[in-house]
Amino acid sequence: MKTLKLGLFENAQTNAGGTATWRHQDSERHMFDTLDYWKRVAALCEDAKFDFLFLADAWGWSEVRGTRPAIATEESLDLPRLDPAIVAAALLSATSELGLVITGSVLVEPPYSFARRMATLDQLSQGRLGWNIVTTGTADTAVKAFGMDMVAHDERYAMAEEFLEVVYKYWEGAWEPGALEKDKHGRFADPERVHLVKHAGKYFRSEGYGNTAYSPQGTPVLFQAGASPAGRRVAGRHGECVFIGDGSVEQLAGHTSAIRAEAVNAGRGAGDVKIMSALACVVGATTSDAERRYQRILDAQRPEVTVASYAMFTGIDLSSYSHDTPMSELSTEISQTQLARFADKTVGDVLRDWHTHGVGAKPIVGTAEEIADRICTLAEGADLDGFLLAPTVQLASTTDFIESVLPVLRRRGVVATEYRDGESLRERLTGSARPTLPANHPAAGHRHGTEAN
Ligand SMILES: Cc1cc2nc3c(=O)[nH]c(=O)nc-3n(C[C@H](O)[C@H](OP(=O)(O)O)[C@H](O)CO)c2cc1C
Repeated sequence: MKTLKLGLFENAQTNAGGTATWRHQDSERHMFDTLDYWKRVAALCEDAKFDFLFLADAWGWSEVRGTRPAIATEESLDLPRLDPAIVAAALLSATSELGLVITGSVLVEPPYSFARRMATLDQLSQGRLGWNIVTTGTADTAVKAFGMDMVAHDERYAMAEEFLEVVYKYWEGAWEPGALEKDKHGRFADPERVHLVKHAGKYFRSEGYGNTAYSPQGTPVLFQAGASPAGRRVAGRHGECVFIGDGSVEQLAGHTSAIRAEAVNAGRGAGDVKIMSALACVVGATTSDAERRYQRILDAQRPEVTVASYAMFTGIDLSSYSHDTPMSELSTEISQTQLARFADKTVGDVLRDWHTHGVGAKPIVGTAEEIADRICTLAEGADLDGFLLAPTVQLASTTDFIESVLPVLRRRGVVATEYRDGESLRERLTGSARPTLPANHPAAGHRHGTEAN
């Protein structure tokens, strides 16, 4: 079996993924707006040799029938949150090995400023940065805050393709690697290796020199998560690591083969895309102890959050439909993953269950051995390259996993015990022989000079 990659799925806000577990006695997530919280999260991950800390993100908020429900504020379903790029920056000096993967939207800011911010983080982290490419869940509300018109779902992915082309031009084609000489007896940089970038497209125009020189990875490691058909195509063409939601072996196997097929369609190799599934688990000394712990997590939540929470991800007001309405009759221009996954359910089913797991599936509940068994079955049966641990109650869930399940996985030889395979996030995560993207990736086509391949 492959050596599994591990990341921690986090959000810079009190709740995660549509559930509201912040009231749980062990939850410390209400301290998300303190640096100390994040330093403790990062230390846990690095001490456990996790490959990366992943920060999801959105800009918008929940709205039902045009207004933001009071319960969204009472339960902090959507707001407030922090900026993941700044959280990552704050963790640079507190970490030395851990990858930092942050979610960034292609919808709400120009590629030029985004390119500088990400290259700065890759430079200062010495090549540990990843970017989760999103077209913006909560787009329907986020666009209002940015004074923009709404952009339909698939058009946002068309924008993503062009946004990627522009940032590739700045990351890979503006400053050649080695352009900087920093020679006090000579010159600081070679003007022959600095290039003017020009882009005039349907969504973006930019003409200029890169603010930042070539960073250790050139382009941050590219993550993608949207599981809609349009999202899948972007994953196949650009994604190096694709994050899929949790589910049965059969469901996950279907996702992984579809994503690998998209990569092959795009002229890449099926193995060029590493695929990681969300993993939520509740571990106990015995199966019944784990079930009791899980029940306490459910008891800490309020089912009343469901309508507001689901509307944040999809813009759909479930309360306006009769319970027997098939979910397959509904549509969304927001997160199509969070609608498609309920294709065989009714509105009543989602109203009943959503608050327990939100965007995730039912956690794996059991002893460390039982959870490790399930992890190995999923990884082998669905051709997975790793898992993104989605804690149910933070930091307790992460601590439980590290103290109980990780040792079992290590004893079975399925996860690494040390950081190895190079210095950069890309080398470690993808097995690349170099910190920069391979020649068969579309970004490489924007390089100049000797680095062009
Ligand atoms: C496991 C996981 C995590 C995701 N995390 C985010 C996120 O943090 N922010 C976001 O805007 N969109 C996230 N998405 C993508 C959304 O579902 C959605 O893509 P799609 O499902 O419609 O293709 C886009 O936001 C739409 O603009 C995630 C998708 C999955 C499957």
